Amino acid sequence: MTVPILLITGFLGAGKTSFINEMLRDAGGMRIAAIVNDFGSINIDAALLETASDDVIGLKNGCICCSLQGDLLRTLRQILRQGDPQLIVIEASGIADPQGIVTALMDPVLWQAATLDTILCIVDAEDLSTNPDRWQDPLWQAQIASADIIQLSKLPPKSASLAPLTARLAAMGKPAVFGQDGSTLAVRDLIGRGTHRRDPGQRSLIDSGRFTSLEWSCETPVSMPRFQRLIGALSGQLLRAKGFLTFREKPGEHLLFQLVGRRASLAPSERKQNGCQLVLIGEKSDFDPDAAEQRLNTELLTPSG
Ligand SMILES: Nc1nc2c(ncn2[C@@H]2O[C@H](COP(=O)(O)OP(=O)(O)OP(=O)(O)O)[C@@H](O)[C@H]2O)c(=O)[nH]1
Repeated sequence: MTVPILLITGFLGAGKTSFINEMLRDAGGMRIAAIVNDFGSINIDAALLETASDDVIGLKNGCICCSLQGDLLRTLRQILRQGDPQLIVIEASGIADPQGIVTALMDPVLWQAATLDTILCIVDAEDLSTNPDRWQDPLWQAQIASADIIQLSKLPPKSASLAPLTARLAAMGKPAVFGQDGSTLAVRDLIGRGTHRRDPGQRSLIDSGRFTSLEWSCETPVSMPRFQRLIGALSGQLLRAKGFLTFREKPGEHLLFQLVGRRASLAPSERKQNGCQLVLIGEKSDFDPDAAEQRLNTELLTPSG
């Protein structure tokens, strides 16, 4: 019997890692292996999932829909050789066109051992309401188009206000929206929802050079007010930022930093490390990584920083 593959897609910061974490926690004894793809060279998503499962493999420094297709296949073969999973979950990076991953998974040898079963797209309801241009975003549209099912995240307090959103998704041919009350389906109910209409010949039409990123790290804690000022100044250029931070003002505290759009958060992190590791992602037209790096170095690493 082949092992089913569940592919989780969704735009930058939509909530893919949060969803998988919840799924792994509620797996009910099912043996799940997870592959997560971070666009940058710092494997933050894999670190965030490590606490939930031992079988998490991170693929970094590229996108599994294009440059890392070979790595994806190698990793899948390794998982199948070494373990006996009942389900393999793949988290695509937020900039991935799922079509590239679907094509990679059509590999005739892999197909006999592990088969793409269902594509679940996480859709950020908050992003859609604050950023209506998202509906026209070709990458976002490609992620929706590939999906078998859609899970909404970041729901407004009153679910009635979701009706226009769900109606519009239904008009795009994606009526199988669930989770409007914030609930997610049990992992077993996610399997078997694919329509098996994969077309290996289909090519991605997405501009793979649209995004750029900066990975920045330092070995000592930084000034919290300076960091907050700097991120406030950069946030208009960024689509997504995340990282592990320590601050001089909070000795002994290890923090996870998240930014999606303009919303930033800091939360205690399981990962204990000295210093900081940060990934900043934006569109090439808005975000200049070299200028941002210079600002981070000058404003956080100088003696008065
Ligand atoms: N309020 C709320 N916040 C959420 C929800 N899902 C995710 N978040 C928050 O959104 C931020 C991004 O969540 P992730 O799960 O890391 O998103 P992602 O899609 O994996 O992000 P990338 O892989 O970096 O594109 C984090 O701060 C989460 O805590 C949700 O349903 N409600």
